[in-house]
Amino acid sequence: MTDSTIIYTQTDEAPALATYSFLPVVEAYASTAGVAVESRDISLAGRIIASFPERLAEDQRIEDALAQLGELAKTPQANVIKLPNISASIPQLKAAIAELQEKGYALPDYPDDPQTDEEREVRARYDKVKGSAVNPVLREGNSDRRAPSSVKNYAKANPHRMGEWRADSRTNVAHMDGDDFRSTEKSVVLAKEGSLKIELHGDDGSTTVLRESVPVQAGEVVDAAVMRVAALREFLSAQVERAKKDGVLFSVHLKATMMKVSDPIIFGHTVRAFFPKTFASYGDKLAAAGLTPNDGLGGIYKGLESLPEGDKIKASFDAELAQGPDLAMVDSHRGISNLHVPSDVIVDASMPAMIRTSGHMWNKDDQEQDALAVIPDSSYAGIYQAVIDDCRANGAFDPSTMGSVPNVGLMAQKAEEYGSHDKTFEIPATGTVRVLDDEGELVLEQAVGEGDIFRMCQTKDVPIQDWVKLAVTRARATGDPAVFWLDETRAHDRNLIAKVREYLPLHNTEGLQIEIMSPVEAMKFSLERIRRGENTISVTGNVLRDYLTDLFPIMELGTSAKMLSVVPLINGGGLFETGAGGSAPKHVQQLVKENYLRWDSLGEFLALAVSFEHLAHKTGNARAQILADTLDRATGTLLNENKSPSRKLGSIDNRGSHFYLALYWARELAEQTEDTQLAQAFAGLAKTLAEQEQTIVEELLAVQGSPVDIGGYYQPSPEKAAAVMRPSKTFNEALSSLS
Ligand SMILES: NC(=O)C1=CN([C@@H]2O[C@H](COP(=O)(O)OP(=O)(O)OC[C@H]3O[C@@H](n4cnc5c(N)ncnc54)[C@H](OP(=O)(O)O)[C@@H]3O)[C@@H](O)[C@H]2O)C=CC1
Ligand SMILES: O=C(O)CCC(=O)C(=O)O
Ligand SMILES: [Mg+2]
Repeated sequence: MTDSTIIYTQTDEAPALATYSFLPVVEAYASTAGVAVESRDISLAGRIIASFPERLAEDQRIEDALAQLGELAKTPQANVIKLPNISASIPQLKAAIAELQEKGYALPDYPDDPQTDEEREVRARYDKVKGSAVNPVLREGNSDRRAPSSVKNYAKANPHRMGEWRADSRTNVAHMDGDDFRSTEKSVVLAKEGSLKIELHGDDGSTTVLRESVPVQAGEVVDAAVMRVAALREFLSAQVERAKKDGVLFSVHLKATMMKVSDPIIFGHTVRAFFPKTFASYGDKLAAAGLTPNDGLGGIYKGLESLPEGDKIKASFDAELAQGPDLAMVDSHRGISNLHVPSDVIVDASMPAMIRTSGHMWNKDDQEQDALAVIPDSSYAGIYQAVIDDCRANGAFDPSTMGSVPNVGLMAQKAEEYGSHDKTFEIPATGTVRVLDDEGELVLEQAVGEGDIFRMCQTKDVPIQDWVKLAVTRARATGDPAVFWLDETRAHDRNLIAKVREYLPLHNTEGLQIEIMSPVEAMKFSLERIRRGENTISVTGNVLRDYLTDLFPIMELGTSAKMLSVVPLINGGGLFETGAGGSAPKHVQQLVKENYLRWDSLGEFLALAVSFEHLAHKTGNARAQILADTLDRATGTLLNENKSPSRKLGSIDNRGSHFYLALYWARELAEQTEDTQLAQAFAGLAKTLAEQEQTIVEELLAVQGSPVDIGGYYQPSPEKAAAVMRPSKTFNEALSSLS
C-alpha cells in the first residue's frame, strides 16, 4: 500500500452486506484518480479465524487484519474507512463459532469454565475477539462527530416522525445513589512513566496479582473505582418493585459490548434480581450446568431444554415473570425480552430510541408503554433523566426547528472506561485492591467485598491535549459555544478539569465561549439552546461521546447513520468512521426474509468524501479532491431527490440508493470543468446510467419480495452475497465499462 491507498473495512451484518454493492462503485471511481481501495476483513468471523491459525488448514487461514490496521493507525499513512462491526456478546461469539465449525473450520468451542492450561489459552484468545475489540484498537485519535449542514438542513426540511410526549408520562431513569463506580472513584495524575501492578490483598492474608504490569506514562490520569455488589443487588430488587408499583415496563440499559467485563456481570445481577426465587432454588443447578444469567435468559432457556429438571425450572421462571412487573421486549413476536441477550439492548442506541418514541418501550402484547430505564451506575444516567424531564415539561423535540449538538470526544488510546476491560475484575474474596508503582509505593487502593467489581481506567495526557485542541478548533470553525461535560464532584473529572484549565490557554480562545459544566447541567444548557434552534458543541469523555452521538442524531436526524464521524489520528493519519450507529442486525433478518436491505449508507458516503479529501491534502492529488467535492454534491442531490432507502418493500432499498449515488456522482464528475480528462472519463458512464435509469431500477426492484440465501450470518458466502447485492446486470455492466 502507498499514500494513495484507502483501506475499506469489511465488517458484519448490514454494513457488510451493503459493502458488496457499494465497494465496486468506490473502486471504479477511485481508480480514475489513481487511488487504490483495498479491503480488510475485520469481521467477527474473520477475527475468530485469524486467532487460531495452527488449528486450521492452510487455505482456511487468514491474517490478523485488525492487528495490522492497529499498527497502521499509528502512522501518518493511515487512511481507513471504518464501517460498524459487531462487538460480540458471548451468545453472539458462540453462534459465530458454531457457524464456522459447521463450515469446516476446526475451531475449539468457547470454554465457559476453563480448567486446563489449553482451555485457558483458548478462552484468552476468544476473549480478545469478544466485545468491543475493534474500535479501541483503531481509535488512535479523538473523535469529531457532527451532522454536516446539508444533512441537518435536509432533516429540518423533511422532519422524521417523533413520538408525542405527554406531561403525565411515567417514564423515568433509575440509578444508584452510592457504592457505585461514580461515588467510589479515586483518581491520580502520575508524575512519571513506568508500570503499575494491581494486587488483591485478601482479609485472610493472601495476595493475588490481578495484573502484573500496566504500562503508564507521565501525566497520565489513572482511576480506581468499585461497584459494590451488595448495594447493586439491593438497588436492582428495589427497581423491580418500583416498576411493578408504577405499572411501567422494567428495562435495563447497559453497554455489555464495550464494557465487556463489568456490564455482563451487572446484567447477570439484574436477571437474578428479576427472578429471586428461581435463583435461590435452582441457582446452583444452573451454575453446575454452565448456565449463567450473565449471558441472558435466552441462553438459560435453551440450556434448560436438556436439563433433567428443566421443565420445573422453566415453570419457576414463568411464574416469576407473571408476578413481576412487565418486561420491556426486544421482539414481542418471538418472546425476546430485555433480559434475553446482554447485547440486544445497548444503552447508546436504546435510550434515544425510547426518547424518540414518547418515552415508551414495547410490552409483550406489542403495545407501547411507559418504562423504568434502569442504568445502575450514576456517572451518566442523570443526563437521560434530564432529557426525559425536559420532554415531559416541553413536549417532544421538533426536528424541523431544533439546533444541533455535535461532539468532540476524548477516545484516543483507549481512554477512560472504554479501555478498562483488561483492568476490571470480579473480586473473588473480601480484602483490599492495591495499585502499586515500580517502587512498590501505593498509588490507589479500594476496599472490596466478594463479588464486587473493581475497575481501573487510564487516560493518557497526549490525547487530552489533542482533545482540548480539537474542541477549540471546532469552536473556532463554527463560532458555537463549546461545553466540557465534566463533573467537579467526580474524582476523575476533577483531574481532567485541571488539565483542561492548563491546556486551554495554549490556544487562542479569544471571542470563543468555552464552558465547563457537569453532565446534567451541560445537558440542560444544551437542551434549552437546542429548543431555540441553537447549536452547542459537546466536549466529552469517551462514554458520553458514545451516548451523545446516538442521542442527538437520533433526535435531530432520526438515526445516527447520518453522522459525519472523523477521527483525526494523532500521528497524522485519518480514520473515517461511517455514521455513529451500529450494524443493525434487524436489517439482515429483513434482507434474508424478503430481499430488502433498508441500511442507509449515507455514513459511508460522508466518510468516503472526507477520506478522498484527506488523501488529496496529503499527496497533492487534485483528482482525489475533485472526487471528494463531486461526491459531496452527489450526496446532497441524493438527499434532496429522496433516493435514500426507505423502510418498506416496493421502493428502492440500499442497492437502489447506491445506483443513484453512482448516477449523480458520475454526472457531477462529467460536468465539472477543473479536469476535462476526468470529465471525459465519466461522460459515457453518466450518460449510460441516466439512460438506463428505468431499466436498472426495475432490475433492482424485481428481486424484492422473496427470501434469499446469503450463505451464512457471520460469514456470508462472498459469491452469494455479491449476487444478492448486485442484481442489476445493466448497472454492473455500466460500472465495469469505467475501467
Ligand atoms: N462503530 C461501531 O462499530 C459500532 C458497532 N455497534 C455494534 O452494532 C451492533 C448493533 O448495535 P445496536 O445498539 O443495536 O445499534 P444499531 O445502530 O445497529 O441499531 C439500532 C437501529 O438503528 C437504526 N440504524 C442504525 N444504523 C442504520 C443505518 N445505517 N441505516 C438505517 N438504519 C440504521 C436501525 O433502526 P431501524 O430498525 O429503525 O431501521 C437499527 O435497528 C452491536 O453488535 C454493536 O456492538 C454499535 C455501535 C457502533
Ligand atoms: O465499539 C463498539 O462496541 C461500539 C462503538 C460505539 O457505539 C460508538 O463508538 O458509538
Ligand atoms: Mg455508539
